[in-house]
Amino acid sequence: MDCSKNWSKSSALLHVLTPQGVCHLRDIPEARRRRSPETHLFALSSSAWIYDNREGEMDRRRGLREVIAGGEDETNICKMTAASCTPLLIARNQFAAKFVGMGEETTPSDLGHLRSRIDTLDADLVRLLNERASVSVNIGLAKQKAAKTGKAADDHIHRPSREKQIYDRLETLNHGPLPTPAIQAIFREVMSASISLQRETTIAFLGPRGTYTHQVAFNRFGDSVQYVAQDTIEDVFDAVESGSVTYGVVPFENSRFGSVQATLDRFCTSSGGVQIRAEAYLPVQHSLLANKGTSQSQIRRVYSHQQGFGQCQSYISQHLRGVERINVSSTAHAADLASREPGSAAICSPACATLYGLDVVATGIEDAKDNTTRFFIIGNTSDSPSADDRTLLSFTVDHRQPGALADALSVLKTHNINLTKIDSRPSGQRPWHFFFFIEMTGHMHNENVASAIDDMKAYCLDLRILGSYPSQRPPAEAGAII
Ligand SMILES: O=C(O)C(=O)C[C@]1(C(=O)O)C=C[C@@H](O)C=C1
Repeated sequence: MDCSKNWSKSSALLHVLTPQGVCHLRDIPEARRRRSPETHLFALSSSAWIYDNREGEMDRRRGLREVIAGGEDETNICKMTAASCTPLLIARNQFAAKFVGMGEETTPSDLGHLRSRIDTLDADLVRLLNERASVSVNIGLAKQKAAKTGKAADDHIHRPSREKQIYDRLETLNHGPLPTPAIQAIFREVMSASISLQRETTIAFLGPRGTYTHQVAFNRFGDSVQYVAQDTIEDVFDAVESGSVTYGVVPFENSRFGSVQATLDRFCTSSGGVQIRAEAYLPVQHSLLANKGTSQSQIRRVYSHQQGFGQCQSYISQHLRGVERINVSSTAHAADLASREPGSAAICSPACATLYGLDVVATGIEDAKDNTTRFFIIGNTSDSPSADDRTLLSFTVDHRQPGALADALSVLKTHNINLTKIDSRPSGQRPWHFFFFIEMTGHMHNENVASAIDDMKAYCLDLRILGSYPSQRPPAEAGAII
């Protein structure tokens, strides 16, 4: 943004990012008359902001009324260089705002001029996007060469650790007025196109269309890759293991209802050909959908995934007492089944209403408003370390050895490694024999983690590394699943 322009020739707008979004403050012309034609004065909360064109600096003054009247309090609270567009936080009377730049005041008669500026910018963007795409193609070739000559373990295109680095950097670079999620969505598509240019990429997800897993797959891989819906979580693993798809997406655990059993169980039977590459969190909001015109009292049967039922227990006990409940492989499959039967409903994503021609009977029916589900992106190897990773392991212990599990876990303490999750599932091999799952901070290729895993082997049977992946922050607010 060019803030060094000579703004004094026209009246100016100050673009400010407030908790309510970007607002545009027009300058107060009296101030210019009383002060100098080179200054602009903006009222923000109870302060005055003065931009002096000659100095290229923005001052904040106390006492707005006095400043407008010309007799201001000279206490200079804050000075900044507008030309640098450094974001500045103003906190006063509970009002927080971020300065995002200055622009000329526009009138409808400027429309032609403004559109021609947009045309020029679009031409620059297309040139730059293609320049970026060419670099990405070369990155793809470099990765293939490195893998062939043994300089790299694999030539995977999707690099969650690199993407995280890119998204973090974009957040730092972005001073608005576009909000960071908008920048991220744009770059999601840029990287999606970049991935598909390097190689044809296919993503298996727990289908059919409209599952929460589908949403996560799309959020992660964008519009330029191919998607293949699978009937079950096991099928997603099989597709990745057999190499018929490049990556898979499966639900892992919900903030309220805990682990997704089918995912843990399939990890237990994996031959080692599947590794976690990335994690993703999705806020989950459930709806009750039924055929058009069906009221709540007419519902006789409700379909959902076990997780969907588990996350809406209080709604079910209040509003669906005596209604038959049927567990199916996914929430979107539930919607599809309900759409074929009068008197049937589904607990699923509201997006399924349009996809399966259903009416929304109730929405936001999840027990917790911050209901969130964590998903894994799986492939045939994990990515290389980022600065902040997690690792998931599964193992069994000899349960005849007293304290075997405690001994295995104490290794983490010795190595100063944080345990972020622990769970268990019956192994299915013999009664009372369990697979333990533990998630820890760090990457399997970090020296400390590698030596902790080595030490754990002394106390464990069948220890397997299920993958290492960059940590994502769970969203602060929300609800979701399958
Ligand atoms: O850096 C890489 O490894 C790339 O392949 C390039 C790129 C990108 O477009 O920036 C594309 C896909 C990866 O997931 C990460 C980054």
